[in-house]
Amino acid sequence: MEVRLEHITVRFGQKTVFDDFSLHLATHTHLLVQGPSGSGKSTLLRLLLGFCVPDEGRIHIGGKPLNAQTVWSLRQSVAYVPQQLPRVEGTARQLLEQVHQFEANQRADFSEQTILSHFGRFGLQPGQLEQPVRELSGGEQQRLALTGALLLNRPLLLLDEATSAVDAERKAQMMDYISSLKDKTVIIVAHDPGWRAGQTLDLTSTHS
Ligand SMILES: Nc1ncnc2c1ncn2[C@@H]1O[C@H](COP(=O)(O)OP(=O)(O)OP(=O)(O)O)[C@@H](O)[C@H]1O
Repeated sequence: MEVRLEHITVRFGQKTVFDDFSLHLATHTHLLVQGPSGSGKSTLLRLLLGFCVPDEGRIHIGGKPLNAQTVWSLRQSVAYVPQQLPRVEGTARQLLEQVHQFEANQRADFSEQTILSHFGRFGLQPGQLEQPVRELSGGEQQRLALTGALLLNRPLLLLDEATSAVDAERKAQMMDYISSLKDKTVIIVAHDPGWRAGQTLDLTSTHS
């Protein structure tokens, strides 16, 4: 899925996070976004989700303009893993079931077999499906969030520090798997040096 940002300006009060910023990602590109804290990495993902509306400029996703009329339908092309899972009640299974129940997600494959294949891949135990989410470690919660996002099987995958709390061995497995997803456009916000991506965006320069 092609992503295009043209002449984007984003201001929060006195702070300008993006100033006439443009970016073009061809379909199936994997982009690694780096930059210091506060440089706008999460804001970039939030722009693509329509959670943040630019003060100036245009965004196109899959060739369609992102605006108030299109945001709901375009969001159905996007799977997003936030930096931190919101505080949720219930078990991992219940969380995945809630995600699946949204009308837009009902056709996605949330079968036990598919869930457990992601769990196995990311080193989660089948029994952890029945564990309350808040009892999972930060790294386990990240692997659960990534599982949920992958089950949605959307063409655009946005990862915001999705492996930051995971140990090195698991992290490498997750990175390998993500980089094998050649049929998806992936934007990876990460401090980790281990990610392989076809394209890198360093936001340091936009703030120097
Ligand atoms: N809704 C908001 N209201 C006010 N300021 C905001 C808002 N969202 C982001 N900012 C500010 O915009 C700047 C960029 O934030 P952003 O979260 O995109 O940075 P980041 O590069 O992801 O940082 P980190 O690496 O610490 O997660 C920060 O100075 C932040 O305080």
